[in-house]
Amino acid sequence: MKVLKFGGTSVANAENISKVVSIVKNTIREDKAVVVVSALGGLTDMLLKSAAFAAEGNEDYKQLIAEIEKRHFDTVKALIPVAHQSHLLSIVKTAVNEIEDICNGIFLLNEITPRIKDRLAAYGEWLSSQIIAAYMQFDGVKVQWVDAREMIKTNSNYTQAQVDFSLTLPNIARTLDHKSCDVYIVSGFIASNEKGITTTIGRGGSDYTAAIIAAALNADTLEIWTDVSGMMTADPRLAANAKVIDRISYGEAMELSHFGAKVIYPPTLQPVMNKNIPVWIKNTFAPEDPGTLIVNDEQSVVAAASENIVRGISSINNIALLSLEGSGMVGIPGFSKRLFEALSQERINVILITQSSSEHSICVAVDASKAELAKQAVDAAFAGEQALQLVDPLKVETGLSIVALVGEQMKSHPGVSGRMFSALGRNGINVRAIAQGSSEKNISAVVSTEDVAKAINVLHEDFFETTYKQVHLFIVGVGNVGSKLLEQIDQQNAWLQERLKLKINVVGISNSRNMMFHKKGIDLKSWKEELPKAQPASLQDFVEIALSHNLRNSIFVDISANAEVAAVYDRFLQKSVSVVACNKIAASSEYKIYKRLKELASAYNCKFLFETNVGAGLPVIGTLNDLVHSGDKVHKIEAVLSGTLNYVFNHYDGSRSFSEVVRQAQAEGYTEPDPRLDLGGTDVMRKILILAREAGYEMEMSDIVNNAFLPAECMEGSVEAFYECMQRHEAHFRKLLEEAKEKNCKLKFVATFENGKAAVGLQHISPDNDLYNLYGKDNVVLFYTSRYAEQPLVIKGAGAGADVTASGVFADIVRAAQ
Ligand SMILES: NC(=O)C1=CN([C@@H]2O[C@H](COP(=O)(O)OP(=O)(O)OC[C@H]3O[C@@H](n4cnc5c(N)ncnc54)[C@H](O)[C@@H]3O)[C@@H](O)[C@H]2O)C=CC1
Ligand SMILES: N[C@@H](CC=O)C(=O)O
Repeated sequence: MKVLKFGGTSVANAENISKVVSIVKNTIREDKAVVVVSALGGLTDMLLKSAAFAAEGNEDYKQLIAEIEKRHFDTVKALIPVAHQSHLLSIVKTAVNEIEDICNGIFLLNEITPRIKDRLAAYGEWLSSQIIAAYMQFDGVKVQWVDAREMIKTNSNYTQAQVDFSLTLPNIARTLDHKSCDVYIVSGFIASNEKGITTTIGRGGSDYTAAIIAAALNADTLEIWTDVSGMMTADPRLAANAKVIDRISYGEAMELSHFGAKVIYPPTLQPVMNKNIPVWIKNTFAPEDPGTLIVNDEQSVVAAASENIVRGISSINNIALLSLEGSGMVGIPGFSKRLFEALSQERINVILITQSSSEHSICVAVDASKAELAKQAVDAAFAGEQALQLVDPLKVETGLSIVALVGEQMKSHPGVSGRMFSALGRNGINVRAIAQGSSEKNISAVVSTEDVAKAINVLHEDFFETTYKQVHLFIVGVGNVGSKLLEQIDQQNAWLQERLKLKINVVGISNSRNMMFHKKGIDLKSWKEELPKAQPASLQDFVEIALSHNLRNSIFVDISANAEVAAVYDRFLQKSVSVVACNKIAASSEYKIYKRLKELASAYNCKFLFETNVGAGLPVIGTLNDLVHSGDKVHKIEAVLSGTLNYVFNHYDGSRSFSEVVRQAQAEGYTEPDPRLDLGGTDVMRKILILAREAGYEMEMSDIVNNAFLPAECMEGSVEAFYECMQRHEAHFRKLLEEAKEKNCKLKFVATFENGKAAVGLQHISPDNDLYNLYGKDNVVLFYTSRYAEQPLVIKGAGAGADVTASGVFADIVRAAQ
């Protein structure tokens, strides 16, 4: 024998009721059944609202009652042919008249009591169950309708009545003997006291009615039919990748339900749990879906052995944290007792408790709506101690939520809470309080409500998602290098997803003119057409919007050459958003800024990466870091670090003017957006400074000697004036070339660092020099270290160009994401 319960959405209208009936008919082909139904979806609220309006003297209750009547009439008329409707319509009409009479009374008295509330609320289930029973009977099913009030007996605690099992269980067994029918239709939620007066057993009580009946009849299973396909690993409205849990223990299901998984009403499970009756959660609208099976611990453990140790993630919003603190609390028994007594006298439910081992503070979480009442009660209870300054006034913090991991198996697996808190920490989610019951079935963290969705996604990704980790990018500077980067991401995303389990989502992009955002990911094929139509660029707005998205695994990528952009990195790092910079300004700015950014990254568990600042896509900074981290000491660096200058001196042979060759380098995408930075030596100064700093030396730009070769006047004025100036000074460049040729040398712009001193400048390089054979836009870096003392460690290759630079930025993004 099976007990099936259908909730409000399952019986909301005639169409849904037809689905219910077809499920019931399928069931009774093999087995007898008892079907417990809720009121038509939303009806209980409408009934109680009518009463509330009437009590307020608001005549809108009449309109609501008319809607209640219409809902039922419509349902009857849609289900049952006209010729057979009259009996049922008159039942509905009589009930609606009674509802109206009661509400008129409430309106006159301006008062509503819990007893009258129960009487009114009961009409919902009473009517729905009769309509469904009549429809089934008409459909040829051997059905019998039962008013639950005849069987389920409670005390007189109206609206939350407690069931008297000693009377109820035998009543049920006696009434539902299936002697004359295949299926009983029973009204959920409602009961009666010893005088036969209507009571209700709490919201969600239809589940409870079904569970009590299942226990009384020793049913084979209890099926809870609802509008989702089972209990899910997280709220699917918050975690898009949430999935149905196929099997779960009673204890886990109760924990998840308590923490917001509204699929089942927690007390429901107690009667069936005591009898070890399996519970199925099934979807009325997708009956073929397997659903979730709730069983006892051992059965669930066997199934879970190879599955996740965390069964689900849940949350409760509208939480207030109350902290009672004071030096007078230490070592004195009775403080917690008095705190809880004060709360309990006001009927304030405590959701979570933590106490510091120093006994200096006790912290409890309650529903935020009770926070003010709690403060008054607790401050009054401790007024004496507060006057003596032994206890501080109760501290109340609101805007909080609880996020909880649930799973029986967590207790036998070390490291679950470590993993939970490190995942939250990596994403900048501040945990305000923690609680873990000794059963270790639940680990709860209190976080800001703003962080709930992010926290649930972070935890879901960490504990459940084996497919991929989603990374969110906010990119400023989609020019030459930035465009290539977007192209590479588009091309490589599928590979990354398959091989590295990373999915890159570009959420925000900006150039100096426009910016756009798309939470689900900007289309990387059409962004060039879309960006000019998007909102005007504003760096401050970009930062605010990016941070307000509050997405997990976020990375800010700077591919501009702009100082203002470099100045916002700290905003991101302080929110645990990693920063990948192609822009060299931050790492070569004042030492204290460079150091602070590194410290912020470490303090906020994120990354500050700038590999492309030196040698574009070449692994220069990574290699240097490896040397230093493994204890090597860098004594000297010798390098050609400008792709532009190497290209220019490799191509300048007198056949074209120097100015024309520089223009060519800019057109190829090797120069800085402002090419004077390359030609004047600033770009190379920045690079050698960054290398010296990464090697462990504290240096400033002003410590670097720049032996510039460009006539000083060319650095003044606009970029166009700069090209014209170089044209006028062609003889100067020709002379530099001829002098080098005479000595059988090449011109190279070399950076050196030795004994804590650095310099950059043009040098004559002879064929026996390591720097001589360097072609095109190549860079070369020679590290002389304690371990590479005789022969330097050499890194050589293309040191400029959009493609290679974009791939270096891409590699930093992947490093930051992993
Ligand atoms: N081109 C190369 O070979 C290499 C370049 N880099 C660095 O890459 C960066 C970018 O270089 P390119 O792509 O060649 O320059 P680009 O001039 O083509 O692109 C820069 C982009 O930044 C945008 N931008 C500037 N200020 C902005 C602001 N305040 N807000 C939003 N967007 C802004 C511009 O509109 C442009 O889209 C530079 O910092 C450069 O030093 C680093 C290594 C090699
Ligand atoms: N403008 C730079 C590009 C890389 O940093 C160069 O020419 O090297």
